[in-house]
This record gives sequence, structure tokens and C-alpha cells, in this order.
Amino acid sequence: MAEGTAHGPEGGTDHGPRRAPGRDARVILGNVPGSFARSVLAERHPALIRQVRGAFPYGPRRHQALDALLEANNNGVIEPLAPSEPGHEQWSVWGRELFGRSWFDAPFLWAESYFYRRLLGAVGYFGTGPWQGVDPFAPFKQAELRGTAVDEELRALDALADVPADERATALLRASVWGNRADLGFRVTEGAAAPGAAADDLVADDSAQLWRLLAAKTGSTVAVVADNAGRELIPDLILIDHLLLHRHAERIVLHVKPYPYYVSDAMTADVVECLRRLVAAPGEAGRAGSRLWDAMATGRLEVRAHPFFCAPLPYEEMPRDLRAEFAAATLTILKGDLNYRRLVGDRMWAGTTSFADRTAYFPGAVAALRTLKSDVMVGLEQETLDALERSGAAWRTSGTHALIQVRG
Ligand SMILES: O=P(O)(O)OC[C@@]1(O)O[C@H](CO)[C@@H](O)[C@@H]1O
Repeated sequence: MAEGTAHGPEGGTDHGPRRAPGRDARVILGNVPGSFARSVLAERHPALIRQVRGAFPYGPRRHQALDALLEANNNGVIEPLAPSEPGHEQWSVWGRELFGRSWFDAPFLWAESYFYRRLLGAVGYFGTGPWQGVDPFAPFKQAELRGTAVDEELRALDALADVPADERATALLRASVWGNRADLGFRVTEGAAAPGAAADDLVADDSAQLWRLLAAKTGSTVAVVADNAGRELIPDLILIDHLLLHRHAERIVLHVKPYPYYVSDAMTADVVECLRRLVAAPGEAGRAGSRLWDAMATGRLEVRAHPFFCAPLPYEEMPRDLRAEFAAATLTILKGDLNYRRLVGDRMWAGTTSFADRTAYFPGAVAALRTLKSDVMVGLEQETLDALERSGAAWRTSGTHALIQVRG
């Protein structure tokens, strides 16, 4: 399937021009029949409401609020937050042109972000009652972190102990990339490729440039913008330990979400859970956990939770303080699909659009580590794109492919 034709590689119906070059590429909306974005709003969000409802013994008020959110999501229009709700003013600005429209007609990125904000409101996360601060996704995160798959992944680190440093570095970087496939939101609805079902394929691999940027420099700070907790954050932390241990960075700032988001996104509490899991593990994993614990104490590893990470905005609109932080970093590593969408813009870009051009606004060197779980794609070689399109597979959205893209 050639770029820009009406029928998508995932067998979608007539979408109009799917991808266009330059800044005019179409913003992804949820209203295109057969599109991935539409399936998230129409299937994944209702399934998520069902799962959260089933995971807690909520009382009638919470059930009513969840019913109302489900009805609004399926058939209603986007309503502003009540004036008493935290974030009311901010969301009034962000949603100014969208209130009164169907959720499906809003930009996909905006609609998803607002859905999570509304879900947290429905379960009383921001209220003053007993459910205040209770992460509605915690049961799923905990089940994953306690699972035997994590034990196996941690044990596998022992086998890396004696391999040459550069091989170990490659393996740890890859583990962090593929860790992004373990995304609980991605597995809410049936049909999503289960972790482990991937054709271990990197569609772009700028890892040599990444290691060059990370070549030992005194006093360097690396920013890591985390994505999911649990099975993604564990390999991210192991990679962070490697970077600190081998002085690829003097200091690392790990950016997490300030509140629960996109089902399994990491918050400070999730970092703590992962560190506890590591420290309690035998062998290499335990040693890495202890070093990371110490690094937190000495300030070599620092966790931040800036509100911008839960904003429905692209990184191009990041606030000045965050811009200054990223500008001061040797490299900013952005994990995951959502960060990628926010980095390059949530649009139907032509797949060969230059990654360097799309990220030229970013205040410093930037690397994206992501498995492909949405339609957004830039920076591919024409040959690679052609081969992927010819495959007829749902390569853009199924998590079977991944990338390491870097702009120095
Ligand atoms: O950022 P992550 O965790 O890699 O991916 C999040 C994600 O799977 O969730 C959305 C669907 O809910 C997708 O658009 C997006 O790709």
C-alpha cells in the first residue's frame, strides 16, 4: 500500500488522504471509521471503565459517575469540568473549541487525555472523600509487577553480567525499548498483540548515535521521560543504573506522571514499587536496585512529576521551565508511544518525514524509544516503509515493531 492512498494498511475504510508531508499532515481524530483512534474511544475506553469498576468496591456515587462517563463517551458531547474540580480553568482553555462536540470529533490526543482526567474525577481521585488519591489502575499495575514474567526478566540479567560492556549496553537498551510493549492500556481490549508475539523488528535504529551522545562527559545530566510502570519501568531503571554505573551520565532525572494516566503510566509511587521489587531480587537485579536506591539518596537519580506530562499538548508547547531542563540535559530520552505522539505531533505524517525536522524545536538532543502502537510514524527510510506497507500487517499499531530514533 502506497503512502497517502485512501485505504490504510490495517484494512481501514476510506479515510481520505491518510498521511501527508509537511506541517499540513492531518491531525488524528477519533471519528474516522475503521481507524485505530476510533477503536480506542469506542472500545478501549468503555472496556477500561468496566475494568476499573470491577476492580474496586465503589459505592453508588462512584458507580453513577462511571455510568455518566460511559454514556458521555459513547453518545454524548464533551462537557467542561465542574468549576469546583481541580484543573477546571486549565481544561477550560485547552477544551475551549471542543466543548459541545462529540468525543469522536476531538483530536485523538486531546480526547484520550481528557478521558483519563474524567475517569479520575468519576472515581473520586481528586475529591475530598475516601477515594482521594486512590490510583484506579493500581490493582493492574500491582498484578503485573508481582507476576512471574518480571521474575524471569530479572533473572535474565544474571546472564548479562559477564558479557562485554558494549553487548550488555545494547541488550539493556533493547530491553528498555521492548519493555514499552508491556503496556496495560494496550491490552485492555482483545485483539491487541500480546507481549511476546512480536517480530523483534526495529524499523529505525539510531542507537550508535545515542551511545555517542552518551559518551562519558563530566557533569552530564540525562533526562528520561518515563512511560509505563511495571514491566516497562523495570528495564528503564536497569538501563538508568547502567548509565550511572558506567558514567554515561553523572546524574539522571526521571520524569514521571503526577497522577494516574493511560492506565499504566508511571508515577512516583510506581518508581518506589519497582525499586522495592529490584532491591528484593537476588543477583544482578538486586545489586542494580541497591545502587539505584543509593543514587536516589545522593541525588544522582532524581524523580520529577511535572504537570505538563498529563497535559493534552504536544511537546512543542512545553512550558518554559521544562524547556530549560531539557535544554540543560546532554540527552532527553522519551519512552513510549504517547511521548512519541507528543514529540512529533499526533498527525498522519508521511512515514518518511524527517525525524530531525519534526523535533527541531526540541531544546536539546532527544531520543525516542518506542514500540509502534498508534498511526503516527516519521523518520523511516523509503525502503523500510515500502516493505512494511507490502507486509499487509498492522505494523503501525500492533506493537510488533519498535524504533530508536535520535536527533543530536
Ligand atoms: O505511551 P504508551 O504507553 O506506549 O502507549 C499508549 C497507547 O497505547 O495508548 C493509546 C491507546 O490508549 C495509544 O494511542 C497509545 O499508543
